[in-house]
Amino acid sequence: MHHPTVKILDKQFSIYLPERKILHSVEIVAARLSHDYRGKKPLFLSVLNGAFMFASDLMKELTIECEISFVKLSSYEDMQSTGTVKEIIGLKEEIKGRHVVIVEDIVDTGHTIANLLKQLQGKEPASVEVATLLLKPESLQHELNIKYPAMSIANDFVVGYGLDYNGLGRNLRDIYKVM
Ligand SMILES: O=P(O)(O)OC[C@H]1O[C@H](OP(=O)(O)OP(=O)(O)O)[C@H](O)[C@@H]1O
Ligand SMILES: Nc1nc2[nH]cnc2c(=O)[nH]1
Repeated sequence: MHHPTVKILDKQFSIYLPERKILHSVEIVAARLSHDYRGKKPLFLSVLNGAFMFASDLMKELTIECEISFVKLSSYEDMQSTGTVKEIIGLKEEIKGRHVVIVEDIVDTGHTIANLLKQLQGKEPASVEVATLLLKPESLQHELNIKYPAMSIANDFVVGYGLDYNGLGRNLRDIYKVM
């Protein structure tokens, strides 16, 4: 079912990106990745929770030999440092010498990705790039080269297709924006 609006907790959301548009953009980014990583046996690292649905649809469209693994970032915050230090949890794979592609649902301020990139680069990968379903260019606060954004969006809070509002809405097939 595709509803024009949904209510989650106290907020009303309106349809923004319908499923067919999302899946079309996933196909396009998957084709680019398949082209660029052929023969490199990349390791896709998906960041839980939000990216699970994008990671799943993306993997189904990849035509190359590749691996996928899932990591979480700790909610531990180191108050002594300038930013938030989030530790990578669940990373068992050897990163050294591997071609790594981070799989995210959204890059908003860029804090999460900037931190993750810094930690991964310390592990000496052969290369590391970012594939994200959504990118908010106007919201970015870091100089980041996001090579594989499926879609760029305005600075609105969105839910659905893995993205949540206070834990809810991840199961929606379409993406909605707050009204
Ligand atoms: O660019 P930023 O401003 O850092 O925002 C992006 C991050 O925010 C969301 O994660 P969240 O912490 O909500 O966790 P979740 O994936 O479990 O929902 C999203 O999945 C990104 O990881
Ligand atoms: N659900 C959701 N999570 C986010 N994390 C950073 N930006 C967003 C957003 O727009 N929606």
